[in-house]
Amino acid sequence: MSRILAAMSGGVDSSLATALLVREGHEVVGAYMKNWINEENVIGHCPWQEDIEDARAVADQLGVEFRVVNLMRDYREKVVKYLLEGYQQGITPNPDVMCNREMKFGVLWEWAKEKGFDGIATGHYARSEMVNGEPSVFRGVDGNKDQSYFLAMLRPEQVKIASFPIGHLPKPEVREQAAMLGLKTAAKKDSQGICFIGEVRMEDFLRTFVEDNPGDIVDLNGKVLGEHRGLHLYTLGQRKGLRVASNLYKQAYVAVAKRPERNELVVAIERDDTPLLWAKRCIIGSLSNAAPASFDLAKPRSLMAQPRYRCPAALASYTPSNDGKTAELLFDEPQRALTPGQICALYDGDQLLGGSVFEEIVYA
Ligand SMILES: Nc1ncnc2c1ncn2[C@@H]1O[C@H](COP(=O)(O)OP(=O)(O)OP(=O)(O)O)[C@@H](O)[C@H]1O
Repeated sequence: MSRILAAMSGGVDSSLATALLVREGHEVVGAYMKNWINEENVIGHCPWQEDIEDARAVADQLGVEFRVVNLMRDYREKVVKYLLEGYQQGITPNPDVMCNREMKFGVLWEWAKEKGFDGIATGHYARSEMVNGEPSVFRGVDGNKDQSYFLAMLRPEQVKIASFPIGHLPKPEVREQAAMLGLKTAAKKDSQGICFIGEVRMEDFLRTFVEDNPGDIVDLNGKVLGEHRGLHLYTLGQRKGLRVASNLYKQAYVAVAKRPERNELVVAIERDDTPLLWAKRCIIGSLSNAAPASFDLAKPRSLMAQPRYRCPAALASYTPSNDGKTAELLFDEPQRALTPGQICALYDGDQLLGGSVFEEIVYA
């Protein structure tokens, strides 16, 4: 038995995760992390009060103590700053991945450690298993829900104290078991939007904090096709919402590059060989290994690399640079819209080896 802090978001996944820990006989305390945007309730519908009530109701049902932990200042410093600065630099940050490293398994874990807890559990669809004598993260068994990508930047010491009680279950079974236990959240709709911020679309969030900065939308030859509202509002690979009509039948424009120095968004007609859309080679940085006994950052190897959440992992060769700060990834097949700033998760089969950030995409 150990003393576990269950991170409870008020959703069904973390509700059942908490219930399973209790059933296993651990000493469990539930905790909801409150962030600043929830408190300020700036944009949209932020159901944080309802989430706290639901999490508390489930904790009560399970007979576990429940705490609301106020981490608003840390969230602003560690996640929102990273998010806004990234977009302002013209790259695409990933707040969900950083939330896990900096908040749930960062600040919240520090808080828990001080209070004598042995570990933190979340309702992520991922598994923790021993490999070569150390705990390692694996994909959740529900291929459609697998959330190991979001854990890619965890440090080894964070993996050691993390547990994922529902990672071996498919989502429908999570709901079924939660219903059988009569948990209040059994039928609650899944959350969407930015991690912690609630039901807020990234675009609405950014428009609240970053001023519009209109500039030209140009084609590959530099011809002006339209006006964008600010480079931060577009993602490479995006087709919808560009407001540049193609006059070619069934062929649409796609965003292929941002040129912050000229405040230009470059678009091209999407094809299998569209320049700047497809690439095999890239430089990754901020290298992080979640499983050091399985992944030596300093050694070249082949692995599976996943360039974004909803995208299959692809075979690539990993070659570290001499100073060990960056590495070259060479994919076997061209990848669509690799994006600077985005997280590239690294796997060996289902085992998460670690993570990295795309720094530079090399176009042949
Ligand atoms: N505000 C929060 N307070 C405490 N824990 C949280 C919070 N937000 C997320 N978590 C933890 O991180 C896990 C994954 O977060 P995510 O936002 O992806 O939730 P989810 O997959 O919709 O799960 P759930 O059904 O539990 O909300 C949650 O299951 C929970 O353990």
